[in-house]
Parts: sequence; C-alpha cells; structure tokens
Amino acid sequence: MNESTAPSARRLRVAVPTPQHAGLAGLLDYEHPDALPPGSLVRVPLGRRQVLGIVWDDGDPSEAPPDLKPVAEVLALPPLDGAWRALLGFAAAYYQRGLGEMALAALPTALQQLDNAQLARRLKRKPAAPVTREAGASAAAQAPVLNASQQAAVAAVQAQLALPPQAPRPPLLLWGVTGSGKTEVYLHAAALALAEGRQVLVLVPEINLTPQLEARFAARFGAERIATLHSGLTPPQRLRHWLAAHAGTATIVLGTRLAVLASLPRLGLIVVDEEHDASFKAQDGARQSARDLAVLRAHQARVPVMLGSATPSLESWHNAQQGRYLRLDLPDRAAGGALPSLRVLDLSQQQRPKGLRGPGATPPPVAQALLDAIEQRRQRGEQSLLLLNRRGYAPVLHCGACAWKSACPHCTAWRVFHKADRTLRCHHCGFTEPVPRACPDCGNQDIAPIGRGTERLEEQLQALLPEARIARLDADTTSQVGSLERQLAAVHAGEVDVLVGTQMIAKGHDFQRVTLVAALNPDGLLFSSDFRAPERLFALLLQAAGRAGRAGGRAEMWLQTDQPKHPLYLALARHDYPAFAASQLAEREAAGLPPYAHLALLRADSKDPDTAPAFLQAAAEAGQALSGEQAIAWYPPVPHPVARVADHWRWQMLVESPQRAALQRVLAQWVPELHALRRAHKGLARWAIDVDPSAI
Ligand SMILES: Nc1ncnc2c1ncn2[C@@H]1O[C@H](COP(=O)(O)OP(=O)(O)OP(=O)(O)O)[C@@H](O)[C@H]1O
Ligand SMILES: [Zn+2]
Repeated sequence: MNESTAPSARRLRVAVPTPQHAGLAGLLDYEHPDALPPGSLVRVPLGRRQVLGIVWDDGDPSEAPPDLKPVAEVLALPPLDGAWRALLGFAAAYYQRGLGEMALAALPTALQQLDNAQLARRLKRKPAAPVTREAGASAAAQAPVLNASQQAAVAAVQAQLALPPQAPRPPLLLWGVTGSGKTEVYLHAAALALAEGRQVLVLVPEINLTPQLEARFAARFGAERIATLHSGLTPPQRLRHWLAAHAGTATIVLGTRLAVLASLPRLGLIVVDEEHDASFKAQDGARQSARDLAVLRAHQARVPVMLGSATPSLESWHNAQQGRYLRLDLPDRAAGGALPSLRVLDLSQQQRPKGLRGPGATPPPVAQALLDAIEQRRQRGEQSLLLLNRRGYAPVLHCGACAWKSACPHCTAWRVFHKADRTLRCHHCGFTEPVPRACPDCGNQDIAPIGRGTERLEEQLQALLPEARIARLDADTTSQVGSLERQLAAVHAGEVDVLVGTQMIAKGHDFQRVTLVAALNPDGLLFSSDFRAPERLFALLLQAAGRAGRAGGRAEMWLQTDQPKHPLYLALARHDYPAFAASQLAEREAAGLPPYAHLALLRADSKDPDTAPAFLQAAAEAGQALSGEQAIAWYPPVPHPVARVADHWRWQMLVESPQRAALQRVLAQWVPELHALRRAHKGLARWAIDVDPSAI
C-alpha cells in the first residue's frame, strides 16, 4: 500500500466519452476522498477538457495510486441505477462500441454544461406541458369498453405484472389489424403499471407520431405525468424531460428510439408501437435497434414488454412462432368498420386522363378511373390519401439537347428538383444550388424535369381536379415547428379533400373521413436489392390501407402497378399478413438471411477511392484468420449502393453466422484488430460496425 495516499482517497472507475476509435474501453480511473455510489454523475478532467462521467462501479481504496487525477465535481443528482448501467453495458458490448461513448451519448448534452445550482433549479420545475391540441383535456377522458380480444391482451400484461421477479416473461407481440384498438390496449396496460406506482416507457418509430399518441395519453392520464424524448426537442427541453424521467416525476415517458436508453428508476412496462418500423434502428452512432434494446431492457428489469403492429417484423413473427414471444391477436377493427378492399389498376391497360396530353406531358399521375373515384369521394365530403414515396418536384432535371442531368458533384446521385424554391437539392449530402436557367453544359434553354415527386403530383392533381382542396404532407412541408400539427389538424377538420404525401401520411394517423387510399407508384420496391424491401413495402401498403374507413363504412385501397399479379399484392388484397410472412420467411431461410442468420456489416469511407476497400480487404483477412473453426462467413468488400456521398467513397463488407453468439465472440476479437488496421490505412475517413444491419 502506498503510504502517500490519503487513507480516505478512493480509486473510482469512471465511464467517460472516449470514442471507440480511440481504442479505449471508456473506463478511466480517478480519485475522490469519499466513496461515491456507482451511477453517480461526475465531472472529470480528460486531456485538456473537463467532461461528464459516470462512476461505473465500486471504488477500491487499497489500490489508489498516487498519480490519479481527482474528480472535479459530483453532480447533485440521484445516481443512475444498476439496471440502467447493466443495459448500457450490454448494449455497448453487443453493438461493439466503447462503454463510455455509448453511456454518455445516452445522456442529454445539456447535462454537460450545468453546474449544481442550475441543476437544482431545473429539478424543481415540472416537465413542460406537451404542445398538442388536446393537451388540456381532462384526466378523466372516457375509456371505451374493451372488446374481448383487447381484454385478453391487457390481461396478459396484468398476469406478467403479477409474476414474481424471477419468473420468465416472454415478450408480448400484439398483432392487431389497422384500427383494431392497439393504442387502447397500450393505454389500459399503462394504467395497470401506473397503478402500481411504476413508470411506463412508450416508443414510437417517428417523431411525427409522438404528438397524437401524447395527446391520447395526456387525455387519459393528464399531461403533467408525461415526458417526451425525441430529436425535435431543444437541448434544455430534452434535459428537463430526461430529468423528469430520471427523478421519477414523469411516470409516462414517450419517445422515439433514443428514449429506450432513458433513465427510468421505476420502470414497470415497455410498449413499442409499430415495432416493425425501420426507424427503430439507428443509422449512426452505435446503430442500435431500439426495439431489440426494449426487449432486452424489459428482460433485465423483469417487466413486461409489448410489441405492437399490424405487420410485425419477420424477426418478431418468427420469435412468436418459435414460442419465444407470446402472440396476442386483435383480428377485427374496434370501431366496427371493415378493412378496405383492394383495387389493383393495371397501368398498362389505362388511358390518359383528359387535359394531360400533348408534347412535354409526363405520364398521368393517376389513371382516369382513380381520378373519378377521388372526385366521387370529394363530392360526398370524404377524403382521399395519395401516397407517393418521393418528395420534391422531380427526381432529376434533364437537357434534351446534350443529355446533361442534374447529378450531384459530390455524390453518385441525382439532385432533386424542388420547384417551390427553385433549387436542385441532393438528398444525400444536402448540396443545394439554384436551378440553372439553361443547361450548364450546352446552354440549351429547355431543361425539363423527368419523373414525379409529391410536389409535382400536387400540381398536376390540382390541374386535373380544379375544385378539390389538395394538401401535401412530406418532409418539405413539415420542416417548421408546428407545421405538421397544423396540417394534420386541417385534415382532421375536413378542410382538405385530397392529401398527397410520402410515407408520412401512411402511418398511425386516425383519420376519420378518409375512405380512399391510393399508392401511385409502389413497384419500385418490388425489385430492390435490399432483402427487407418486400417486408417494408407490404407493411407500408397495409399501413396506408389502414388509414381508410376507420369510422366504418366502405373503403378502398387502390394500387397503380405494372405487376397486378405479383404475389405480394395478392396477399395484400386478402389482408393476409401470415401468408406473406410465411413466404418471406421461407425465402429468408433458403437464402440464409435473418432471422435464420445473424449479420454484421463493417462500413468504411475514404476520400480517395482505394483506401476504404483496401482497409476492408485487410479486415476480412484478419477476420478469417480469427474465426478458425467457427461457422462465420466473411464476404468480400463491396461498394455501398450509393457509392459516393459528400466526396467520400463508401464501402462495406458483410460478416454472417447462423449463431448469434459465435458472431458476437468473433466481433469482439476482431474490433481490436480493426483499430490496429485503421492506423495502417491513413486515408480512411471513418469506419464502423453495424450489428444486425437493416439493409445489406
Ligand atoms: N373497444 C373499443 N370500442 C370502441 N372503439 C374503440 C375501441 N378501442 C378502440 N376504439 C377506437 O377505434 C379506433 C382505432 O383505435 P386505435 O387507434 O387504438 O387503433 P390502432 O390499432 O392503434 O390503429 P392503427 O394501428 O391503425 O394506427 C379509435 O378511434 C379508437 O378510439
Ligand atoms: Zn450530394
């Protein structure tokens, strides 16, 4: 024992935000006179900076060497509990990230900047009232009487809540057709957990779905109990809501994928709505899946987790078939309406509508029969939704004289023509320029848009239906704070006859007057190279169809396609998700794809075209040498589907194994080698491992 160490000086292991690429696990030693409970938030010196850190485990006084740097400040906050630290520990290991990096990234950034006095003031404040229409609704909002299937689903949650801690709790997969009252099940299940004094975590895939769900929870339970966590909050808002969850004053925490890592000391139930949605998988940082972490978190915390969807992910469906998840079905619409019938329009058989002929006219956006159906709805005071999964006016501008096209100079992609502000915008790197008056290459004045996005659809439709009130909902029309809420309110109020939009209009909304939904150009996804594309397309179309006929009465879903007999569309027409899932799972099994195999991608970018593939090639060789007898397949590097973005060449290589544990073991051995290889490939801009990638 070192005599010069003060007897009370403690050595503490502190998680600090060192990036994984620095090669540090993220736990560094500091000293402090007192024992600090694990989970304490501290400020510590790191290099020349002072950073936020988390005391990770118990200190050891006997080992404290004399040269340790002292903890600079201890934040006056309750410590992060052991369950939270266990969750982060698992997540960092599973996604191959540094523990400190991942744990600190899960905390609000504003926590870095506040001193104890400021923090104390924040803690006294209540969470901000949610900004929603119904925010002021009384806490006594009426709950409908649940139907038998809903009751059975709620009973399953109740049974799990009553189990002793160590008893197994299979995740609950709530498979309910659109409009079957899944949200009502969540509300009742939440009430049970709240009644026991527990916190409820509700995850939704997209930020634009939070306002309406928040409104329903607020109407039932009171807005003051709710904290929201999503990327649309300002740093002070996010801090306030995070603190409310951490202190336990917020008993309902509702948010997008980042909310799964919130500190919830009294967690009692997790709900993942639209669990199939790809947005739950982060596309940067640790690239974690919030859905998968929700299942893990519930398991660790010994609380029920409910995954809800009309079109479950094939992974969850497979888990239910294997008996690992418990499936609960809501086969009927709660309010009594029938599911819409499908009308497939064979595009090759269609006539052009009047008024869109002559030179320069693009093919009609909607066939005449569909146009007539929309007009009939309008005259009856009903609404139509038109889905086109491409925003902007046209995906590319083109010069007829010299064949110039609006390529992005920084990416292997076209720049999209946006007519409203007359710009060409790259949707990959953001590079934006005014539209040239003439062809930049040959000076020809006649440069024309090719193809159609939502902006052009809106314009063309207005010409075809001059009396209709047409609105558009996409990332461009909803970029300003509050604009989404305003536009949705106009639709709910019946001030819109036809709503045109991207997938944003397809998900989750409880529109009461919509009786027709049309997908104008869905075929593209049928032939995508992404193995999950059919699953996504089926989910999107079924979700979209689900927006129609929610108040009862007859409703229709129209599809414009060149492939009227495609099996995916035939299954959709029967609303037959199980048949679709069975055929997809058979294909996945035959091809050795998830859920029958486990994947990881190593991605790398470089400014020059050669470094990234060379790094990946070396990485693949290093991997092969590691895996020995284990059942691991190492694939050669391939360019990313969009090969260059923002002047960087993007490459990736796939690692695959039929066993998740084997893949995890080999990845953990591989990562240190990658750090070494990275130093030997100076031109590499960045690299990252993506475990369970959403596309390959
Ligand atoms: N038991 C019930 N009795 C009467 N109406 C109900 C019942 N449960 C839900 N509803 C109503 O049915 C409609 C659809 O319910 P909800 O939005 O919960 O369905 P959902 O399954 O979440 O829908 P989706 O997945 O399509 O978004 C809502 O207007 C809701 O108020
Ligand atoms: Zn670009």
